[in-house]
Amino acid sequence: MTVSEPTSRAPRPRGSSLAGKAYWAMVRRVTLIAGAIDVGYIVLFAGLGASTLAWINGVSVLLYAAAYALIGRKKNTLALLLIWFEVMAHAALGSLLIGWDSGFHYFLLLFVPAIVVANSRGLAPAIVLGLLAYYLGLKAVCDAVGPLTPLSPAGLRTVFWVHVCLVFAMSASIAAFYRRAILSAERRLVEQAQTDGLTGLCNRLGFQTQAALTLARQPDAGGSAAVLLGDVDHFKQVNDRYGHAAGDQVLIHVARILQSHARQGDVLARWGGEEFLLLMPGCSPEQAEQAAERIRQAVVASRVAVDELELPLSLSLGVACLGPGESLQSAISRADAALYDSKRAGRNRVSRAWPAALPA
Ligand SMILES: Nc1nc2c(ncn2[C@@H]2O[C@H](COP(=O)(O)OP(=O)(O)OP(=O)(O)O)[C@@H](O)[C@H]2O)c(=O)[nH]1
Repeated sequence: MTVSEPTSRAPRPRGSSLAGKAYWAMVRRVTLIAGAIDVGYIVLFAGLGASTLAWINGVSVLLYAAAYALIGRKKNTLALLLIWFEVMAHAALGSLLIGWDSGFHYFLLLFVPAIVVANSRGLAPAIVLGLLAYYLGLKAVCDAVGPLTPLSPAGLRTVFWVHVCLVFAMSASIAAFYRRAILSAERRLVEQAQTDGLTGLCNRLGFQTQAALTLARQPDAGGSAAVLLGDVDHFKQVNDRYGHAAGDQVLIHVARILQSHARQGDVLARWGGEEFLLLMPGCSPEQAEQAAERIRQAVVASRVAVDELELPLSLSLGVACLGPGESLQSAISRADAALYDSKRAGRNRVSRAWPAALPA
């Protein structure tokens, strides 16, 4: 069934999750992974006889552990500063100790996409330029002073390739995270664009999308699918007498009743102000009429509590069955005409509009 739980208030518009919870969960995971990688580096540098670098990686492990704990306590900015400090200092010390060719500087490049995507205050260009200046400055210093504690050529090659592989793997993971975040934001936007904010049902666009999918799955829909259009009677009076909020409550109430009568595979929507539309695939004319009558009775039997009053309600309905080869739009127009018949005949009733090919 393509219906969702009606809500009593419109969903709050949500922005991109890139700077939200998912982002910080990702940063926290990164601190864990980076800490684990640094443990590996301790072993690597100890094995290569670069004890200073092994100690530096020990400090890095502690810094990542601190950043992990800080994010857990929602001190995100402090954690981020610590991570920045670790990466920048580590890149500088590594490059100075064993040389630019070790590839320590590649880790600085991983900041660029993070700065551009996560920075929302227009500071990204300035921060990226600052990073570039730091990068070029580090290169100039390394060229000027040379490696302070050089490794053997084989050791340097090993460190270089480890760095290259890690930077590739981390770039791919960062890109995968942003891709997931963008896709999920897009999914949320599409969902919001197709949902009625008041009742949580499909809106017109949602109905059209879902109905097209439903009917495409049922190519012989002609004659075996029905549309039911319902309109709350004298709804304007509810608004006028009890206020717009009471009117909203009535709409949510009617949406719930319709929802409870919709079957799996039906498509239910708020079609307009106080109008609801239900597409019932695989439904004979008799079944459609019976369903409409059950809904009408359920609405009449219900009461909406407004200001300590229990308001009676009624619904007028028009039902139409899709004729062979008939478009959904045409069936909806006929259901609309039938609904108009119900209104004209005194409201609180079901009228039907079958195409000529179907039994009258
Ligand atoms: N509270 C509320 N009112 C709405 C909403 N959308 C439309 N309306 C109101 O719905 C009312 C519809 O009034 P009419 O078309 O005259 O229908 P009616 O009073 O139900 O009369 P009949 O359909 O002939 O029985 C208008 O007053 C609209 O302002 C909404 O989201 N919330």
